[in-house]
Amino acid sequence: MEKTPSYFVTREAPARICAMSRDTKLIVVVRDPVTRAISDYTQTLSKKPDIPTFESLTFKNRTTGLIDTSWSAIQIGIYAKHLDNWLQFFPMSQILFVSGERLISDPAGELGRVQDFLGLKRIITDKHFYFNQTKGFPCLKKAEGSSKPHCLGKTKGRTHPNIDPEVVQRLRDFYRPFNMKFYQMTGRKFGWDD
Ligand SMILES: Nc1ncnc2c1ncn2[C@@H]1O[C@H](COP(=O)(O)OS(=O)(=O)O)[C@@H](OP(=O)(O)O)[C@H]1O
Repeated sequence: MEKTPSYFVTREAPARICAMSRDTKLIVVVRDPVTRAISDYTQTLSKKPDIPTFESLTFKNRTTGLIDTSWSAIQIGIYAKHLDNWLQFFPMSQILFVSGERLISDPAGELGRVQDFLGLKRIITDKHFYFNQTKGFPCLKKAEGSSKPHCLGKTKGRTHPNIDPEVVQRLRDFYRPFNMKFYQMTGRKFGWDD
């Protein structure tokens, strides 16, 4: 198993992975692209506190409302476009999209889908998790090889900055058609536009 989030958005990755093994099973965790962009920005901000505001990076021209699709935080969330690239090399049956939102609200359900996709017995179930209110995430009741609970690390669940609601709305409008195409391609409504 190998995991790197940037594979999904790297043009050369599908051909390279296909050349290695065309039977590879691919799993991608996706979440609402607007929240994803803000989370991405939050992570960069934690390392470089002097970067411009999210709002100013979002637009090529704020007056015309033209979005800067070359900004990686925006570009990565155009899932339908990246998926098109993968479908040139892999059938949809070899790709599983996991909902980042459901991974928090129903981790066992989402991991059930992962286990089925991998042809594994459903070993991980509800009884392995509890919801940690302080953390805002589900945690494992027992970590592997230990009897103690295990939660995600400190860098998960950072507080996101408040973003101008008009900018958020503009981004929602921008992503909607790409999200619709993505729902169609994957056969799953992720509920980002409800
Ligand atoms: N297992 C699991 N379930 C649900 N959500 C998860 C999980 N692992 C990571 N995350 C969330 O993904 C966001 C990016 O996390 P990363 O691990 O890629 O990077 S980092 O933590 O920001 O360094 C970051 O989102 P935000 O916290 O909303 O910014 C993480 O909390």
